[in-house]
Amino acid sequence: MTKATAKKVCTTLCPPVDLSGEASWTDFDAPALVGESLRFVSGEPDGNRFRVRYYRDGEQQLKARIWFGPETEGPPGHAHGGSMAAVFDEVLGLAAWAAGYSIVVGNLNVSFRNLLPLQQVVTLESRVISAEGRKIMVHGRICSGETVYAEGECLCITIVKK
Ligand SMILES: CC(C)(COP(=O)(O)OP(=O)(O)OC[C@H]1O[C@@H](n2cnc3c(N)ncnc32)[C@H](O)[C@@H]1OP(=O)(O)O)[C@@H](O)C(=O)NCCC(=O)NCCS
Ligand SMILES: CCCCCCCC(=O)O
Repeated sequence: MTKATAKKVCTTLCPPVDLSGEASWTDFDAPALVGESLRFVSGEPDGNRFRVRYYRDGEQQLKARIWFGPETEGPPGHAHGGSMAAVFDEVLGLAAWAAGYSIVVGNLNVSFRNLLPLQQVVTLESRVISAEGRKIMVHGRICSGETVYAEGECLCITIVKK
């Protein structure tokens, strides 16, 4: 990509995208639960990096509709692996908070399965797998239809809330 093209990508806002959820999902208000500090991934809902909307499904598990914008680019036309890791970090950690655990992320493993094209709305499905002492295991995947782009396994450790 030329310098001129890169500048254009970074200065022109992309049009709105449809982040609506499935009919059985309910909106999830992340700042109401964890405060406004969680901005790295979800803090610019109209920006060119990530656009994210959170939901709970019928089983109360956290779901996210996510748009990977041009500023998440890694391989040409596709999302940077680190951008997907950042999304897993935020969403799987948030899933543990949404399940009632005050945590930080201790360990995160990500498997990249397919290149994720930019400017496509995908879904992050999460599930709290286990809670043993202070260790809460949350799994998730970034997918669209039958295609799985990446899978994440997140070990969360409970902390004392200050
Ligand atoms: C995670 C953290 C709170 C754990 O520290 P701690 O409170 O002193 O707790 P411990 O080190 O005793 O760990 C608690 C348990 O979790 C396990 N654990 C902690 N980190 C782990 C890791 N990365 N991988 C595997 N197990 C881990 C410990 O083995 C221990 O298990 P045990 O109870 O069976 O012995 C601390 O390492 C930390 O703050 N890390 C930074 C977190 C961070 O910045 N995350 C990103 C932002 S959310
Ligand atoms: C206060 C909510 C914390 C949710 C997990 C954030 C993960 C991280 O910062 O690495």
